[in-house]
Amino acid sequence: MFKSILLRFKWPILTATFFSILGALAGLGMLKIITTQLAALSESHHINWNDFALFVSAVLGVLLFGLGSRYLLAKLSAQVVYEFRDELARRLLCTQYATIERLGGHRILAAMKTDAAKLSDGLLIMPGFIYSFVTVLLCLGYLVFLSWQLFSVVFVLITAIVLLARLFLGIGLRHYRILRGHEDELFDGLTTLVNGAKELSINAKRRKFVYQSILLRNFADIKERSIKVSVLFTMLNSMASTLVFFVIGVIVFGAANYWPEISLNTIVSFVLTILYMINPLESVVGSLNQMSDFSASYRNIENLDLNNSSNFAIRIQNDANTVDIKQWNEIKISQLCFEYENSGLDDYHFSVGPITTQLKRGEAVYLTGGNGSGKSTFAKLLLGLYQATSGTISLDDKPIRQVDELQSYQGLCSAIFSDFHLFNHVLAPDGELAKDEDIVPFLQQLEMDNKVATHHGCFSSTALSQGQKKRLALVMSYIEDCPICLYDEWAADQDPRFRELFYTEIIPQLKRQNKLVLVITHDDKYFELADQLLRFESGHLVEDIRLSESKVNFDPIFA
Ligand SMILES: Nc1ncnc2c1ncn2[C@@H]1O[C@H](COP(=O)(O)OP(=O)(O)OP(=O)(O)O)[C@@H](O)[C@H]1O
Repeated sequence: MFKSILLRFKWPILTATFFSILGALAGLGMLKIITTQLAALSESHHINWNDFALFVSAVLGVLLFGLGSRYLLAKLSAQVVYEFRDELARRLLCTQYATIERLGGHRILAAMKTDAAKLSDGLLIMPGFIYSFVTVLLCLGYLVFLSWQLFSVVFVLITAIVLLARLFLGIGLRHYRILRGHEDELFDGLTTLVNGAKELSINAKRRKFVYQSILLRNFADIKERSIKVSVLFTMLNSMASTLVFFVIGVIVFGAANYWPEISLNTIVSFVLTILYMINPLESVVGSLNQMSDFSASYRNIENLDLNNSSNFAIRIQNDANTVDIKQWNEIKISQLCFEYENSGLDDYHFSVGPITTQLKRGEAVYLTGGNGSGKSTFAKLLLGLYQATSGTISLDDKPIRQVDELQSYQGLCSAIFSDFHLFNHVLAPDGELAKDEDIVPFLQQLEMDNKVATHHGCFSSTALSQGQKKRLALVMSYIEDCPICLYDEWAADQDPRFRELFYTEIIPQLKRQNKLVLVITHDDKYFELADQLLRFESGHLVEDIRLSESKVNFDPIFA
């Protein structure tokens, strides 16, 4: 993902690198003029105004080319960070729900917060890094030009620094990867702390266990690793700068003994160039630390195995634009099977199916069965959240197979899962924010108008009881106006009056609108109101009953 983004920006990168080269050349020119002037001082104390003008031009060159290159690279970094975030969001939106579920929310959140931030930081140090790197390379070139004998000493020592840096980098990277694993655990622990706040507040033993055995252990691991990583890079940094002074010493002492033919002027130029190189060299070595962080985060994001974003256009398209499947009468399910990759226990994989049945539009289908019998799994399979291992789902006789068909099919569905997320914006069928005047009647009918107001299609608050949140989710489902509605234990959190209202008025009303209403329920008191009853046991459909057609006709007060 990252390489493709960088490749697209190769011209700005090359231009900025060219500017860096010009800046570094101007810097070397400035050095050359200073050393020439130093040599001239021994003969005359008069200022050569031409040389001075050249010197000022060189200083201006350093300033302007340096600024130009950093400006270009900083702009580029910001753009690459933007594109990277966009690409990550697109990938996440294109990734199947089953993959997200398998990866685990805490890992994705940690990657989005920690890794994306580190990648951005890494990109933002790029301008400085590239500029410094180019300067160091040109300085080295200039040192060869000044004296290859002295450079050979520098070369040996620099090779030693590079080998040492590689060794340290390898160790550092290994520690970084382990550190990232601990950071994922930290995220998981902190999420538990927030999500389990109620339980932890009243249970001192659990509080102690979570704090001591999970959090503290994790904090200690992170501390230990972080110390190792920062000691490694601090050592590398200070060794690099100390070695530079060692190099200068070796040159000054060695030149007198071994290369008496090398002039003082050359030695002074050599030493000045090395001194000039220290800052960029330190910056390059310092950046290596962040680069390791960058590279560990990059691998971590790539390892998440999110889908590539090539079908993003399809994913964000309105269903009406893809395949027209407005006219249909029933969903035909044939030999549908699914198996979880991992059900928690290593040797146990829960599976559903094979399931064969028909679900008719304009009817209420109740899905029932004991806890863990596979009702919700079947519902997710039916809505295309899980990919069937075999079998087909067809609208009338048209199987749903292609991505765009699935997209259109999912566009027909509106669902409230038992662990639903309540968005605060209400969308109309056209995908735009719904009009307040369309929302208010439903709020009134579900007795939520005294709790929540709407403003430009958004709820004023979602800090509500679970039952109230479900009513708002139902308001949204009504406004979305989809022909297939799935409600997973919606009534479980409702008071008896609303539960009754749900089964006897809301569902019949939806049926009258020719919708297929799928209701996952344990409320056997209302089973007789279903048109079809599907009973699950250990992932198998053990009963598929079409109930009597002579239904009670309730008065539509929820119109
Ligand atoms: N994300 C998952 N990964 C692996 N296995 C899972 C996952 N979710 C559920 N399962 C397995 O599927 C089984 C059925 O779960 P499902 O949620 O479909 O049951 P259910 O009939 O809806 O139960 P309940 O009435 O308790 O909501 C579980 O017992 C579990 O073994």
